[in-house]
Amino acid sequence: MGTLPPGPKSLGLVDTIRAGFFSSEPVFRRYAAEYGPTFRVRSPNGVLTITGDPQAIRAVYAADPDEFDVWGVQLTEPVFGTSSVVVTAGARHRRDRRLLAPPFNAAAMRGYGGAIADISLDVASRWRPGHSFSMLAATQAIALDVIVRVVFGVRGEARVGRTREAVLGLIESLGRSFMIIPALRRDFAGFGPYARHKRAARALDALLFEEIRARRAEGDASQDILGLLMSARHDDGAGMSDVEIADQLRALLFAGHETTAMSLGWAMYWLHREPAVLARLCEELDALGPAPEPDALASLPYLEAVCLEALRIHPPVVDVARVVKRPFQLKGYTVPAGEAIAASPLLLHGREDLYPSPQRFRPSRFLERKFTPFEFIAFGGGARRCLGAAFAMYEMKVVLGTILGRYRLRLESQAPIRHVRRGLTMGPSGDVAMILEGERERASAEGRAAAVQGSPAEPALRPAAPQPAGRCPMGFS
Ligand code: HEM
Repeated sequence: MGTLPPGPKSLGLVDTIRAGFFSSEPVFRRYAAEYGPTFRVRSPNGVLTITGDPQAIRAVYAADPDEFDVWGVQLTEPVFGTSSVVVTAGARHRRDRRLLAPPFNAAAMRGYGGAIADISLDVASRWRPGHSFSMLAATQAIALDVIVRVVFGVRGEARVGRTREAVLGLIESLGRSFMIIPALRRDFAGFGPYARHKRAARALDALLFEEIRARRAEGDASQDILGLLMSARHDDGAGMSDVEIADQLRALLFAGHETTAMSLGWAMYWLHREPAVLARLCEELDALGPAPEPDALASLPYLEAVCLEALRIHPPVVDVARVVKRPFQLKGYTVPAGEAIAASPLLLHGREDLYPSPQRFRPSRFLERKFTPFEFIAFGGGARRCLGAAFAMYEMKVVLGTILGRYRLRLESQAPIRHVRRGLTMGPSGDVAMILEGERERASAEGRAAAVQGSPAEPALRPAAPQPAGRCPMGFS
């Protein structure tokens, strides 16, 4: 056998609890400082080699996907099921991706912009000037409505309301106990949390089947994501069954809802902590004039950089690993068959050599240089790279551009917020409480010209402010 990656003998109880329930970031940073950017740990869910080294990450993402199996299928079963694209491997996975890709291509995206902007304005219309509200609750409501209306394609207020309730019921039913300990996935005469979860899953499925049946009966060929899935064809010409479509829809819900909501919450937080960044963004938005088209928002370079920087500094998904089927060579080390490799966005995105002053929110770093797919991995990479990445970026840009083009907001408190584990994802430790100050007056053309000349600079790279204790996971949920 070749050389194993270095690492601690075991994680130990304190680090296991810290990493599993709060954040693996401080734990992994300590190991990276001691053993280098690639190290091997024994977690309660198996042995993992974790790496924040771009060259090692390249080796994983560029390898033949058939070298790997999916990691943690049993752990995520209540969320992703056993047959959705998130958990299949090999030829079945390639087939699923082919079927699911069309709704997420650039042309399809253009059809969703109006709905995303309307949903954003609808949620924002509930804010009252001078009053505090939870920005995180708002971004969760927006992301949920986007899934229900745009991804599931549900129409009509009553149906949207019922589906929204069913989705929330399913999300709330995901008890931590049975997510962490699969042995607790038992019925307990219908009273246990797992039985509640199963009931919630059945309730959502019933609505999804109803929706699919109604669409089939109406001969509806809508261009929303459900419509595109219904018209997708396998190589043999057969369509997806209703059960298959419902499985994939549920997977898209879980993969796309919290992730996008958390990233939007973080973007709002940082924009309002860094006035120069917000000013530069507003200047870019103002240049589009009132009521810009969603596609115009989506093509703004600084807005895009803001989204990328939010995803860099606080990646919401940090638990992705792959199991190697055969011994795998990783930059001079050998990862034994049956063990897992995880590319860590927390370690990679925090590298000083790639992202100077990594703890600063500086969107312009994404305008100053291009990062390779092995240097920015908020959406993972290789054959399993996030299928909804373009959709998520589009949604983030339209939501931020629509709201910030219209409203002036401020944070209720300047107290730092930590990046913590929240179920399957990581996100802000608090609510991101904000106050609506009022509607924005857009800069006049002359004002804009003057502003462009004296364009506000982003914060200079000053010595790092003390970083709040980071939080993150990896391989424990
Ligand atoms: C900011 C938002 C999002 C982030 C940060 C994110 C991140 C990720 C990551 C890290 C992975 C694993 C990639 C890998 O294994 O290398 C993933 C997979 C996936 N994501 Fe996303 N995601 C986001 C939004 C979405 C949305 C909106 C959808 C769809 C509606 C979506 C659908 C998927 C699917 C289907 C997979 C599984 C791909 C596969 O296994 O082949 N994601 N995502």
